[in-house]
Amino acid sequence: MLFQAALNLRDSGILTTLDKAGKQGASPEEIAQSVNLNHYAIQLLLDVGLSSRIVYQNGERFLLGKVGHFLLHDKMTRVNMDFSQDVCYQGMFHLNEALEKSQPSGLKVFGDWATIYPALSQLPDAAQQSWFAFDHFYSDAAFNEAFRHIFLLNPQHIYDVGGNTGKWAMCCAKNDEQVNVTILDLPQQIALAKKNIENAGYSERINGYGVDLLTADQLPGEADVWWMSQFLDCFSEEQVVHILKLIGKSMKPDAQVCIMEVFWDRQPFEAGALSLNASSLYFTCMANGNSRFYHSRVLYDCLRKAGFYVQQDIDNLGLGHTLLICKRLPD
Ligand SMILES: C[S@@+](CC[C@H](N)C(=O)[O-])C[C@H]1O[C@@H](n2cnc3c(N)ncnc32)[C@H](O)[C@@H]1O
Repeated sequence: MLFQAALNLRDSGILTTLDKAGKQGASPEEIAQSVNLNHYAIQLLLDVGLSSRIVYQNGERFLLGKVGHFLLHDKMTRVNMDFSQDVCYQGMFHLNEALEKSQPSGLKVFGDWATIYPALSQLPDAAQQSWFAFDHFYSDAAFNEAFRHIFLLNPQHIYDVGGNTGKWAMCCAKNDEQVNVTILDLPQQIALAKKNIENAGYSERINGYGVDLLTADQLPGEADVWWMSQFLDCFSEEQVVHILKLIGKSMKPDAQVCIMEVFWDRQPFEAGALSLNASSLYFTCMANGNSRFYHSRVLYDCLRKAGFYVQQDIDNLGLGHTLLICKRLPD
């Protein structure tokens, strides 16, 4: 209820009105002139905001507090709140069923799919926008830094596994005029990515390969770098091992597998770990029922089981991302 109240304080314009009022603050009557709510609703939201320390009060006037300031202006907070509201909130009611069945039971609020991934291109507008804004906010922040490490490997051809809308592929093509990139993703997703790539003018060097990594027997094998960003967290531990083994048997022996992930144990701030563990419930209830943001030890274990070792382990890219550069163990 507090989350919904905070969202309504933000979306009704009350926080914006208080922000504009500055140190003077505003009375409920003054706020009523710029928001579309009656006196009862404004007063109630202000009182909840007061108790939640989103706003504070000086005499009859209300002022924006620090928490309110961040709810209004901080991009990460906005992206997180919109994702919670538009993608997760309704479906989370079904968490107990999801936990019991290992199925994303909350996804039924949007339609009838086994996982959220083939549904991404068909979600209701607000859910789709908030999903992509959330995904891109976190991975985009790390792409430029990660790029510097990847290009020291001097790749000629990169496979972007789970390349989504093509953002990493385009980042590579923009920063290196020679490199070719192939996006491997579900066919529905490749169709979306292709449009973005055409619009950006990179169709000659960026291709798409539609594939379901869980059912494919073999993958193409030209790449010298296999890139996976925020991808393996979409799968259970058994599926991660399966995908890594599939890549292992398809790749050139000297190719490198580069995994960029957010691990909850590698966060520089405790709030980051809390946020990741809580966000894992999205995977449980909405995405697939069986994956999560992992502890780094779990992924190391999967890599070992699939026949890989970690050559480089680089923390704190972007907003708490880790880059693992891996090679296949000799046969
Ligand atoms: C969380 S997004 C990662 C996006 C992107 N790599 C980034 O860093 O922003 C996961 C991607 O994996 C793809 N995906 C999920 N399941 C898949 C499967 N079974 N086979 C192939 N791709 C899959 C989804 O379509 C989606 O584009």
